[in-house]
This record gives sequence, structure tokens and C-alpha cells, in this order.
Amino acid sequence: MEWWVSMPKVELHAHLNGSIRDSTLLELTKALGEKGVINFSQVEHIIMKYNRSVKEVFQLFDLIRILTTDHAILTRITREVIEDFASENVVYLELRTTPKRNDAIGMTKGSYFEAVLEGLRSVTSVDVNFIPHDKEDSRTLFSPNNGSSRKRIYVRLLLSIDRRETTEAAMETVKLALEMKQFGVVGIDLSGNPLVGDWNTYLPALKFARNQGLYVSLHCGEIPNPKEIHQMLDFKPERIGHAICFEKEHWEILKSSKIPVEICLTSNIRTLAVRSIQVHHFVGLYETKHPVVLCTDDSGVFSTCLSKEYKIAADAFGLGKRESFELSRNAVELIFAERQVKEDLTKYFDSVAKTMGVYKNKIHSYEL
Ligand SMILES: CNc1ncnc2c1ncn2[C@@H]1O[C@H](COP(=O)(O)O)[C@@H](O)[C@H]1O
Ligand SMILES: [Zn+2]
Repeated sequence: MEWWVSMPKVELHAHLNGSIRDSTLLELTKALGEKGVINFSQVEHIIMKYNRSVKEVFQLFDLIRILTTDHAILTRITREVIEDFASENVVYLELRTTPKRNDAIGMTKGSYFEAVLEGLRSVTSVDVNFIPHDKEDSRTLFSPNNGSSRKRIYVRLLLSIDRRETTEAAMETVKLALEMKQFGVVGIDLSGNPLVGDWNTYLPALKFARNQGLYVSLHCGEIPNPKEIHQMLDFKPERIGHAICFEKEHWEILKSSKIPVEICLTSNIRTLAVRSIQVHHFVGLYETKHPVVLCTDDSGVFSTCLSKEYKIAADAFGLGKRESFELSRNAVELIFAERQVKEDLTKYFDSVAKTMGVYKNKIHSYEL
């Protein structure tokens, strides 16, 4: 097996409905086509298109939303997405999704979440740990050397606020996240079409989330919007996604505040947000030891997987196996799960370092 596949990895920026398998997406589209809900031949080209502008990406998400806003389908997609990540040795997955309401089928944000939870429970091919660790319990959770050949994966959840939502709807999502902390919800994400919405709409819900102990990650700088980027950085989220259209002053704030950045190489290239991999801002951040983590964003929509993202980075930026392993291990410091999970994963990476033939001593760690 190639080292970028066998290497343990940490995924911190994956949207549930963007990570849907191609085959499942086509199957669902055909089924709705047969029912006459959509015209398959009209939407086929949207699904199959390779490079998509930001506008086209969000057209596709609107289609996916029609296809997947159903309890049973959500459960299935969740199960498949976890299996797919585990199969390429992702050992910790922070999966994010936007709870949706659909009165026509009796779906509430709460029942949407329950369907996702059911998906987590229904995985049988790998061991899934998603219930937070009891503070009193000092068992090793991951037990990599327990003799079992079954793969194990930690999964934690972020609930997303869609930029189209009102303050009230955003607040409802945060309240749901708080209720569901016991089922592994660790934070809130702000995502959705960057061309719409206003920062001040979400701010009350994000402040509330923070005050209640949830972590916050923001999609930041996907399009040039200097004022909003400034406002987001002032909020000091625990992580941001993308950081593409930054100006000098934004880089300065980012660097001094050390806010970790979730980097999605393929997504940025495929949405034409970054001209080419060679000019990607990953390099500048990586070289200055700014905390960064490689992520997929939407592995289904962009036909990628986390192993591929590491391979792309290795090829484009000259990272060897050791540097890539280090990048992957350092991502453990950026996860939102509780301390015990971090400790457990760190131990696991250390134990794997030997078998992978990479040095055990760290090249560097982030000063957060
Ligand atoms: C390309 N970059 C991106 N920028 C902003 N938001 C994105 C995104 N990729 C995905 N999403 C957000 O995630 C939703 C799909 O997953 P869930 O239905 O939540 O599981 C999309 O509809 C969009 O709101
Ligand atoms: Zn994203």
C-alpha cells in the first residue's frame, strides 16, 4: 500500500453531503428521475462536470440537498462516508453537516441530526467511537495494539450554519448542538454560498455557541470580501477553512493570532479559487510553521480523498514521507475533541511512526 494511504490521517474539514459517494449520488439522482421529481438528463451534466465555479458548485449542492434530505438516505450516506474515510486510514474524522428542516416530510433539524446519529450507530465494518470520553475513565480508547484487525475511527461532529439562514435558524442549530454534545457534537461551522449572507446575521449565534463552550470554525475568505474577513478574524474562531482571498493585513492578523487553517487543495483548484497548486497559500503557511491541516472539503463533489490530498501536497511542495507524517500528526493538536482523544491519537501516531520508518522525534509542533 502507498505510504500516503497507509499513513494515519486526521480529517477536520469534511461536509457530509459533499462527501457522498459518486455511485450513491448517481443512484439517488436516477431514482428521483424515475419518480419524475427531477429530470435526470438535465441534471446529469451538473453532476458530471469536472471544474466548477463557486456558483456552479452551489448549484450542485442545491441539487444534492433535494436528493439527500430524507432520513433514511442521510443515515446511509453517513454510514458510507465514515466507512470511506476509515478505509483510507483516517483515524479521527470531524464531520460537519447542516441540519435541515423539511416540513413536507416531517423533518426537523432535530430529526435530521437523529438520522445522522443513526448512521454513526449503523456502521458495522469498522469500530466507531463518537460518544465523548467520560472524564473519570482513563482507559485507552484507541488501543491500536489490541490485536484486533478491525479498523477504528474517532468521529466527532460539527453542526453547520448555512449562510442563507436567519439569526433565529442559526440559533436553533447552536441550541441543537448543545443538546447533542453528549453524542459527540463538538462545535459549529459557518458555511454555504459565500456570495450570500451577512456576518452580523450569524454573529449572535456564534457568540452564544462560544459562550456555551462549543468550538467554532468559519469558512473564511473564499471570495474577496475584506470587511468580512476582518470581522471573522476579529472573532478569533478556533479554526478557519480556506483563507484564500486574503490581503496583506489579513495575513498579518492571521499569523499573529495563530488561528489554524484547514487547507483544501483540490477544492480550491477545482472551484478555480486558486490559479494553480504551485501558487497555493499552503506553502507560505507551512514554511512559517503556521498551524495547518490538509482536508478534503467535499471528497464526493471534488472526487478526492484525504490520501490524495497528502499525495498532491507531497508532489507539489516536495514533502517527503517524514514531513507528511509530521503534518498529519500535528493535526492532532488542532482537533476539537476532548484531551483524552488527543492523548490517545498522539500515542497511536507514535506507535505507527516506527512501523512507517519515520523518525519518532518531532520536526516541529505548533505554538498555539
Ligand atoms: C466548496 N466550498 C464550500 N464553501 C462553503 N460551503 C460549503 C463548501 N462545500 C460544502 N459547503 C456546505 O456544505 C453543504 C453540504 O454539506 P451538508 O449539507 O452541510 O452536509 C453545502 O450545501 C454547503 O452549505
Ligand atoms: Zn468547506
